[in-house]
Amino acid sequence: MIPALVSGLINEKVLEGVTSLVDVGGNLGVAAKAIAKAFPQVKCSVMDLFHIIETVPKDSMLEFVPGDMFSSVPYADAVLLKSTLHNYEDDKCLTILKNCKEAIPSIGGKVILVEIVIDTENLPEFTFARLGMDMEMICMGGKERTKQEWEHLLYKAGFHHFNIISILAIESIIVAYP
Ligand SMILES: C[S@@+](CC[C@H](N)C(=O)[O-])C[C@H]1O[C@@H](n2cnc3c(N)ncnc32)[C@H](O)[C@@H]1O
Repeated sequence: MIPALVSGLINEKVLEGVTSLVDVGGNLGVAAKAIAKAFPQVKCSVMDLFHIIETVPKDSMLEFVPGDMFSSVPYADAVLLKSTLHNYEDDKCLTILKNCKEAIPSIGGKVILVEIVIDTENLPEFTFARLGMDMEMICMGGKERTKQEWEHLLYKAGFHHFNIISILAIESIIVAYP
């Protein structure tokens, strides 16, 4: 899905004006590296838990920062959260989203989610797979969300508007603005 994510970011000019991006919960930096290659003008970093970051080999294109997204998020023009919020119930997502909002400029900043939107009209053949993922995430203490549920969560976290970008994947890109 990473090529689909990068194509979506390019086609919809999501990173226009963005000079720095941090992938929160970015694990080994696979998505961040693909973005750094496609957008060489964007300084990309990855934040994850210390025990993950300490295992990652050094990479000249990326900075790796240990941290806890429930406490704070490093400053950047854009924060990426890919397949992370679906791990959590709303109260924990709100804490993470508020920390992400704190980390970006109030003008020009954005939070980019890559998550399933259960009721998207994009690629309807994936509807059962999306519902299957929802069942799986519920068993693990999280959930997948509908458009209305994303709207509720993002507005409650203090974002003023958002748009959903369809990509060639089970997930969508959701761009939230302060
Ligand atoms: C489901 S994985 C998603 C990884 C990656 N974004 C992707 O799409 O493949 C969630 C990631 O969040 C990280 N994580 C969990 N708790 C965290 C925390 N409190 N602060 C920062 N990262 C955390 C995990 O180590 C893991 O890399």
